[in-house]
Amino acid sequence: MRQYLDLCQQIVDEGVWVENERTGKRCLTVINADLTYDVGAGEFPLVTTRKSFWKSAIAELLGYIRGYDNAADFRRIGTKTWDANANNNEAWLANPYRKGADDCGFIYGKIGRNFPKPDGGSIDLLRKIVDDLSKGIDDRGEIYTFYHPGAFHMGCLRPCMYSHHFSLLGDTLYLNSTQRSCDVPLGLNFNMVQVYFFLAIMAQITGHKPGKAYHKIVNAHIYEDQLELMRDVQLKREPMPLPTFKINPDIKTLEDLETWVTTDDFEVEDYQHHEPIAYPFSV
Ligand SMILES: Nc1nc(=O)c2c([nH]1)NC[C@@H]1CN(c3ccc(C(=O)N[C@@H](CCC(=O)O)C(=O)O)cc3)CN21
Ligand SMILES: O=c1ccn([C@H]2C[C@H](O)[C@@H](COP(=O)(O)O)O2)c(=O)[nH]1
Repeated sequence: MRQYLDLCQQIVDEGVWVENERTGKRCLTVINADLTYDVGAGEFPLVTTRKSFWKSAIAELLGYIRGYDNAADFRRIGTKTWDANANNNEAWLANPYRKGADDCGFIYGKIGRNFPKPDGGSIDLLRKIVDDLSKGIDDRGEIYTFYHPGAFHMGCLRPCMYSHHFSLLGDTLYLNSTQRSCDVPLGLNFNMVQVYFFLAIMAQITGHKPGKAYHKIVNAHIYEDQLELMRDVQLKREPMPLPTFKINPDIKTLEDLETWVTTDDFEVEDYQHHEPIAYPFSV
């Protein structure tokens, strides 16, 4: 939590204004941030200086695990986060690859679970990682990536947190996640939860202890219409003690995550937080 607030303060103090053509807004920007979450020690990085809708963040990652490409599927498991990008962005609405209402196109898990091979067919990257880790194998390339520049024109948004690299040291599992672009007030609030959750759930279904998760962010920004709320409201609040995160122990396989698991299989206990803040969202 301190790391998050320090990054927010650093952007306010040292950020540089950058014009963003896609959204038509300016962003106060810093380059490079490294956050670490000790998942083994149960340090769940939930923001306390405003109410965080953590179930929505878990639902989004569950959708990336399942390979969803439709905002209606994301809504059914508990998050509306893809509604705007699927249905309110002019460039995507005019894109011939868009298959109709709620279609997001070739994004995130849809890419990672069906990564196209240049010689035909595709690879399910997550299945391979789960199979390897379950057998105690780390081939130094256990990477769930969504980054495919040759397919950017077929999706509503390029992936932001685009790579999750798992590593085994003995029976402890580690994760390095990389994010190219980060909306710190809105996106990071969710992305921290997702990185923690991804390591915790992968450790559980592959039979290992979770270690640390390392979260690298390249371009970290605050949009111009979010700055006042961040500087004058959220950063004026004192953080509260961190809550704890619990996962249903009956979740044992990738198939469980793909079929019956819902956000009710996860619990946050002792979540103390300040009032919600409604940050503007840029499509
Ligand atoms: N500009 C932008 N920022 C993002 O963070 C972002 C995108 N676009 N596009 C793709 C996804 C969608 N994400 C989103 C979308 C909406 C919220 C959001 O509105 N959050 C509110 C309410 C959440 C809720 O009620 O479920 C919040 O207060 O956190 C957060 C992340 C993250 N990503
Ligand atoms: O998980 C996510 C997804 C998206 N974002 C933010 C980062 C940017 O503000 C926008 C994407 O815009 P680009 O022009 O494609 O960089 O969405 C996030 O923070 N976390």
